[in-house]
Parts: sequence; C-alpha cells; structure tokens
Amino acid sequence: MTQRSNNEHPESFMALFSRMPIASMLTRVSDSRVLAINLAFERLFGWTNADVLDKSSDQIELWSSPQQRQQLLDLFARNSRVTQFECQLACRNTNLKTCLVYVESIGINGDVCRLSMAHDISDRIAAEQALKLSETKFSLLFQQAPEPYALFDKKTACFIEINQSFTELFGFQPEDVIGKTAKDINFWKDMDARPAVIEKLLREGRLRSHPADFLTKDGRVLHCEVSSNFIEVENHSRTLSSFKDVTARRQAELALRASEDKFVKAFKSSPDAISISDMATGAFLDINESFTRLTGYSEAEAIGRRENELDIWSNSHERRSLLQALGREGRVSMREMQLNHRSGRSLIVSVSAERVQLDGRDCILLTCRDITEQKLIEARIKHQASHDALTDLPNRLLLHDRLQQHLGLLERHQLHCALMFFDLDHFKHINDSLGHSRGDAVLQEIATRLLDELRKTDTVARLGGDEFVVLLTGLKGSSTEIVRQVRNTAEKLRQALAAPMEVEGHTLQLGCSIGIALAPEHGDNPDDLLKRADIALYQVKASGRDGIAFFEQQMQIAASQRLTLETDLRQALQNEEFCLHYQPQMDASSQRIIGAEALIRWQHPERGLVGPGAFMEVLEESGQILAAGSWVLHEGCRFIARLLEQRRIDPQQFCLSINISPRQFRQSGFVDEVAAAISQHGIPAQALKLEITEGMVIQNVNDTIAKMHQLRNLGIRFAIDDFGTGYSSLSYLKRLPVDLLKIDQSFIRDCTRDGNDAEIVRAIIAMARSLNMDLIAEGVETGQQLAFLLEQGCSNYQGYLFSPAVTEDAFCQLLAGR
Ligand SMILES: Nc1nc2c(ncn2[C@@H]2O[C@@H]3COP(=O)(O)O[C@H]4[C@@H](O)[C@H](n5cnc6c(=O)[nH]c(N)nc65)O[C@@H]4COP(=O)(O)O[C@H]3[C@H]2O)c(=O)[nH]1
Repeated sequence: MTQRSNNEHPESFMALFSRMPIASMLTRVSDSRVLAINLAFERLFGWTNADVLDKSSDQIELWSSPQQRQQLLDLFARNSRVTQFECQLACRNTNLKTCLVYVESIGINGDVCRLSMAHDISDRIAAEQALKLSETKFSLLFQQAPEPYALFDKKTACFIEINQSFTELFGFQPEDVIGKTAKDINFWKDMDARPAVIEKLLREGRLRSHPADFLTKDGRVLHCEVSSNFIEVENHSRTLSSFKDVTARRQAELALRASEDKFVKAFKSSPDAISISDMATGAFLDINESFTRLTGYSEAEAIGRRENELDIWSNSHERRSLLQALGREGRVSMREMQLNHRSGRSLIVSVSAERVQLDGRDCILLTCRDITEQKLIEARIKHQASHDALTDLPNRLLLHDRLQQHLGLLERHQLHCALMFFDLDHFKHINDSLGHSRGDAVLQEIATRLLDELRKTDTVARLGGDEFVVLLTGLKGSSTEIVRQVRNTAEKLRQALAAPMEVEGHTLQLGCSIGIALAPEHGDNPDDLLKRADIALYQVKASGRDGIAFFEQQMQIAASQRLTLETDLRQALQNEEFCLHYQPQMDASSQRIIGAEALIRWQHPERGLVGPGAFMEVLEESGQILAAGSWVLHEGCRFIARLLEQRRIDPQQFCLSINISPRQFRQSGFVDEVAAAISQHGIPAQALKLEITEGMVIQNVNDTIAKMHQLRNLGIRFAIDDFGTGYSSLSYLKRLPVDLLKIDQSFIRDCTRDGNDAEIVRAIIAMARSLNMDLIAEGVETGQQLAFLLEQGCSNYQGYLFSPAVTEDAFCQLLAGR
C-alpha cells in the first residue's frame, strides 16, 4: 500500500489543501472521521467545516447512495487509491452533483488519511445527456419526418442515412443506398446537372428549394425541390438534404400552361366566333378571327366598344334574356339568336356563353356559330316532311296537325269546320294514257285551282295520287246554313276543276267526286273525320262519280258492312268456299255448245250460293281478286282437263272463257302464271279464252297489248267483254290481238224493242266483221232476241234462253244432251 506522507510539513500541506481548486476532503482512515474539507468543497457542496469536522463521513449526508460509498471504500481498501470513480454526491441543499472521485492515501501527523477529491462533472454529464437527447431527437425527427431526408457524408458524398419518407418516395431501402453515392444508385435523372448544384451548395453553404429531377428505384422521374445544409454529427461533417416531390404540382403547372396555350390557340383558330366582353359594360375585350368573319367587325373596330354600340344583336329582348340566364345559371348553351352582320345582313347563330373571371373582372366568354344555312336546310326538310313534293301543298301529316288544332278551337269559339275529300274521276286513265309527266301537270293545275278558289285560312292538302283534301275552317251558323255554305263551296270547287285545262298540248276535262264530313257533327278527331269524308266519297264514286255527298250514318253502316264482307271473303278464300259455275255458249246455227263462260260463285255457309255481284267489287278493292283470280284460272284449267280426260269435248271446238279482272291482268307475273297454269294442267292453250274489258285496255294500252301478244304467242285467245259499253274505238281495237267481241247484254236486252240498241248491235256486228273477229252475244233470254241476232248474222250466243251458269255436273249433262 503506498501512502504519501505529509508529516514533515503538515501546515504547508493544509494550506495547500485548503487552496486546492478541486473539492477535497481529508478523512482519518482509522475512524473515518473528517479532518478537513477545503474551500472548493464548501463551494461545490455547500457544506462547511463546521458541518462536517470530526464527523464520520457516513454521518454527513454527502452520499446519495450508501452502496456507492461502500463500493468506493472497498476499492480504496483494495488498492489504497481510487481514480475516476463516478458517483453522485449530495450538496447541503440536497442537490446532487455527479463527480469523478479520486482518493489517495496520505499520512498526516502520523494518521493514515484519505484525501478524497471530487471533480464535478455534472455540467459535462448534463451536456453529454443534452447532446445525446438532441441526437436522439434529431434521429427521431430525421426518421419520423414527413418529408424525405437523406444524410450524406460531406467528403465522400455517400449516403449515411435515409428516412422512411425517402424510402416511400424513391423506393430505396437503407441497404440500397447507405455507403453508396447518388451516382452509384443512379439517383439523379441528369447526372450532368449535379455538379452545378453541389457547387451552389458549397458556395452558399446551403440550398433552398432547388429544382432537380431524380429517378426512383423503379426508374420513374420525380420532379423535386431539394434543400440542403451542412451539419456536424458526431464530429463528422454531413450534408442533410430534404426532397419535396413537386411532380404533381409541376404536372399541374404544365397542364395549366398547356391548357392556357390550348385556350389561346382554340380562341384564335376556332371556327366559331369567340368574344370576351366585360360583363358590367358589355365592352369587347378580345375577339377572334372567326368573330370578324361572322360579324364583319375587325379587332380594331370591336375591342373597347360595347355590343349595343355595334348593334350586333337583332333582338334586344334576346340579348336581355341571354344576360338574365347568364346571371341566373352562370352559363348558356346553344341558344338560338339573331345576329346583325356589319353589312346589315341578318344571321341565325347558336350562342353559348359562360361567365368567367379574367384578371379579377367579371367577363362573358361568348361563342357563336353561324347556323343560318343549317336552319334553312332544317326549315326545308321540315317543310318537305310536311308538304307534298309535287304540289307543295300540305301533306297528310300537316293536314292532320291543322285539323287537330282547329278541332281544339271549335268548341271554345262555337265554330264548325268541313273536310272535303276529293278524288279525280278516271285520273288513272290520264296517267296511263298520257304519261306521268302530264299526270303531274294535271295534279299541279288542280292544286292551283283549289287554292285560287279558297281563302288563305282554309287548307288544301294532297294525300297522294289524285287524293286532295280541303279543310274549310271558321264556319258559323245553324247546321242547315253550314251544310248550304259547304255545299256551295264544294260545288264551286267542282266546277273550277271541271273547267277544261290545257296540259302540254292536250285539252282535258276532269270530273271529280267529293265526300264531305263536318266537325264536330261527324267526328271530333282527325282520323274519324278523314275516314268519314272518305266514306262519303266512296258513296259518290259508287253512285257514278262526279258528285258531292255529305257523310251520313247510313254510309258508315255500309262501310262497316263492306269491311265485314272483306274479312269474310278472306276467310272464304282460306276455307275454299268459292266454286265455278259454267254458262254454255251456243252456236245457234248448229245448235252445238261451242264453249262456256266460267263464273265464280261463293258457297256461303249461311247465305247459300252467292253471286259475284255481291262481292266482286270488294274483292277488287281489297286486292283479294289476285288470289281469287288465280284460283279461278287454275280451277278453269282443271275443269277443261277433266272434260278432255272424260272426252266430253273436242279441244278444237270447245273453249272456256275466264273473266280476268283489271288488277289481275296488270300484275307483273300474269303472263307467266297463265303459261304455268296451262302447262301444269296439261291443257291446249286454245281451249282457254281470257275475257278482258274495254276499260282495262284503255287504261294502259301499250302494256296491255304487249301482254296480250305474249299470251297470244302461247296460243291463248282473247275476248273483249261488255263490248259497246265503253270506248269501242276502232283505232285501238285494230291494234289488239283480239279474237272475239262479246256484245254486252244491255244492248241485247232491248234490241228487239229499242231501235238505238238494235242499231248499236248492228254496228258492233259490222265492226267485228270488218276486223275479222268472232262475235258472241251475251244475255240472250228470248227467242226474238236470238232471231234478231241471227238476222244480223250473229249466231253465237249465251244466255238464259239456253241455260244460266250451272254446276259442272249440270254442264256435263248439257254437253251430253247435245
Ligand atoms: N240477266 C241476265 N244475265 C245473264 C244472262 N246470261 C248470263 N247472265 C249473267 O251475266 C253475267 C255475265 O258475265 P259477265 O258479263 O262476264 O259479268 C261477270 C263478270 O264481270 C264478273 N265475274 C263473274 N265471275 C268472275 C270471275 O271468275 N272473275 C272475274 N274477274 N269476274 C267474274 O261478275 C259479273 C257477273 O257475273 P254473274 O253474276 O255470274 O252474271 C253473269 C251471268 O250469270 C241472261 O240471259 N240474262
């Protein structure tokens, strides 16, 4: 054990002791009593010599921890000295001081003493703790910071640390970057830009929001603002950089710039006229070229001037309403307005406008598109949709509309109106014989004549073909007065149409039939009224045309009966309720049956056998004649085939006449159908004769003749039925490949009593002879009639005198009887 001895100069030691700058205490080892403390001790701990002298060190409350004291004493006992023993010592005021305690053993006045020196390190510890705390805080802040941070070594430029946000933004994990440079990890988008940035950092000592582009771990470019500072961490110079991702902002800025560019481009080069004007004053702030084109005003003329100064809008109320809508809704879309061109020309424009803020000013951004042309086209299309192309009269649609409107007003104003349905008698003949262009000219002339005769408030419409409708409106008075007024007008119109007209060198005279329905008497809706006027028209046509008829309830009944009949006939065709009866045709000189006429009958389930007079017209009108006619043709052929098979007739001397309706003859496949029928049933063509009427030929002479020739070439023969009742013109008769003329029964009926009829019969016989045609008289009922015919040289006849039309069986018996 070493021990310093101060025995020789204890006074000088004590003087030295008391002035020692380090807080010291002398304690006798043997009894642990305090011998002295020095000034520095008093200063440091606040204890005075009076407090401690001669007290055992454990009696003074210097030690905050008895364990520490014991530890120190143990150390001292082992080594006779202690160095740098860190412990906490209590001051008189109970504050604690962290000290490094050194203990030496010295001898004083023969006593072994402990010289304990306490070096106060409280401040250093506090500073160290503060530093540690600050570093912890920094590390915490660094790691937890919401902004991406990276710490670089200033010298090597290697990453030292990155925070979580950095990882989240750039995708790099600490292990990807730490110890590597930005270059190593390809961090800069443009590595060449880096030196300038570093140079700026070094020059200015820091960077503030410096723009730079970086690459994420997966290669995406991020636009960032970098801020950097140099800091000292644990005695190392570091560069602390933060990164602010401004990619979205940059993109938004770019997008905004692009959109501004686009706006400017769109504004300048838009085909639509665009203007920006001050909302408060109406003064133009900017206009584009299209605006100049549309309005005629140049930039110099328009900018700074107000809209109403330039008098751009034709209607001030339109402009007012536009501004009101803008004020209310903030925008207006595709509003139609009238615009004045500088030249005074009026244009229709489609206007869209929006309230916008420009430089804090309330403005109107207004777009105009010229739709004048489009409007004209629309108007034309609308007109075309509601007007007849040939006459420019309202069509069915518009008539319907107007009628609807007028019907709505009738009750309120105690008014009446009349609907007149016109049909030009035999107009089809004109079309067929003179051609469609002349037919069109006639229709135009009719339209003009009707319009000339009527008031502006009345409507003349064309429904198609030769169907015209006149709507007389605003009729007042009692029912009788109205009927009189309407009848007078109808008569006036009929006469106007009946006046001769010159059409391309032809003088024509047309009769017309007029059916009239009155509203509200005959209906309160357009469809009913049209239907009823049509029913009345039908009545006129049925009773010989060229007349006027008002609708009557009775007609409606007839019309509905006709409809029922039509339905029943359709059913009859399906159920095969038709049959043929055959009327023998005789040669009076030889008393032989030379042929027969096939006549259709309807074996009605309730009414029994019904003759064609009761249904032929409806078959014709409804178009069912095509199916019925085809059935007759085939049934007639089957009849001939059976007679031939049963050897009841000689094909050279027997011929079956079949009536062909006009519609049936006109249909396009007629020739083929007849050819197919004769070949299908295996009968000689000359055993078949087709009866056509004069009227049928006259309707379309050229087509009829062509078809007749085609059939004639097959060997089929023709008879002209009801000859003498129609035109009976030699000129066309000569051109027809006809074999036989049938003298109509109306002449035969009275030929023995009426000189005129007798004359007509003589003339027909003479005509047939001169044309080298065969003759047959129909409807011969008496011996006198036959005698007259024989006298005139006509021996062929059919009629009740010999036999009415009979069933096949009965006909076979007649054949057998001969
Ligand atoms: N008073 C009188 N009448 C006589 C006499 N002899 C014959 N009749 C009738 O006169 C009509 C002659 O036929 P139509 O002139 O071709 O006139 C026919 C014809 O135009 C048409 N018709 C008849 N069957 C057919 C057919 O299958 N197809 C077509 N398209 N029309 C037919 O119906 C019309 C009427 O036929 P039906 O009623 O059968 O009337 C037949 C016949 O029964 C007589 O001595 N005195």
